[in-house]
Amino acid sequence: MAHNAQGNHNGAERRRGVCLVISAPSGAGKSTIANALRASESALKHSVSVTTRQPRPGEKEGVHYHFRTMEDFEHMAANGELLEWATVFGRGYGTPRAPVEAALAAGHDMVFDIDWQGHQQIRHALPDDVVSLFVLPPSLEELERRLRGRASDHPDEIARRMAAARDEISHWREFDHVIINTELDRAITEARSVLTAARLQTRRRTGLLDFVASFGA
Ligand SMILES: Nc1ncnc2c1ncn2[C@@H]1O[C@H](COP(=O)(O)OP(=O)(O)OP(=O)(O)O)[C@@H](O)[C@H]1O
Ligand SMILES: Nc1nc2c(ncn2[C@@H]2O[C@H](COP(=O)(O)O)[C@@H](O)[C@H]2O)c(=O)[nH]1
Repeated sequence: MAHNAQGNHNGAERRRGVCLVISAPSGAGKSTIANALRASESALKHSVSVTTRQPRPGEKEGVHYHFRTMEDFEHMAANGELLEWATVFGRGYGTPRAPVEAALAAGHDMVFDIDWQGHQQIRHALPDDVVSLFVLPPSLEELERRLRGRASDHPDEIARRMAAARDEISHWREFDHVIINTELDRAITEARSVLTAARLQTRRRTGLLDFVASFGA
């Protein structure tokens, strides 16, 4: 049986993509880190979530989110169109299923910027494909400073997010990796290392072991 350098058999068996799930209390910097990873790798896909919240200034339909009514959101959830969904800060958020399945089957890696409830569900749905990363802020004071500095949410919304932060942080042990986002460049480097390690692991599982087995060794 012929193999290529990726350990694929005659090119017929594709390496499956990796799902990098990044979670954090709101404002810790997960979107900033996810965007930096994607900016340095055009092939890395972003899972564009559905949400029932209103767009922030500058947010674009289909780029940052698919903005939907609660009725549409509930319809998608009931029809099985969402791989996971949760109520976060009183709004519906969910991951469209079809783009994820297509990307993974085509061998593309994906980054998910979702909360801990979404992480639990995706891990359950795709146990062999997920590697997860929890991002901690240096302190609650700095978390609030970042939320205020982002200037994208009303003070009531910031208060709601701060009130939920401790509970969100309490889920940190459920994740494969945890980083503290104090210095942004360092956090990005650490997140990139997590993705690189996950890719090696996947390649080992789906290709290299079969390749080595072909030697009969
Ligand atoms: N290491 C850092 N030092 C200082 N500011 C940072 C750092 N990382 C991110 N920020 C800033 O903090 C703010 C919040 O970051 P970001 O929007 O990425 O958070 P998030 O975790 O994705 O929040 P949400 O869950 O609400 O989407 C942004 O203004 C971002 O530029
Ligand atoms: N379970 C899911 N959580 C999601 C999804 N998309 C985003 N989120 C989380 O919601 C909060 C708030 O996001 P914001 O854009 O309003 O600041 C944040 O923690 C996100 O990670 C999703 O598809 N599923």
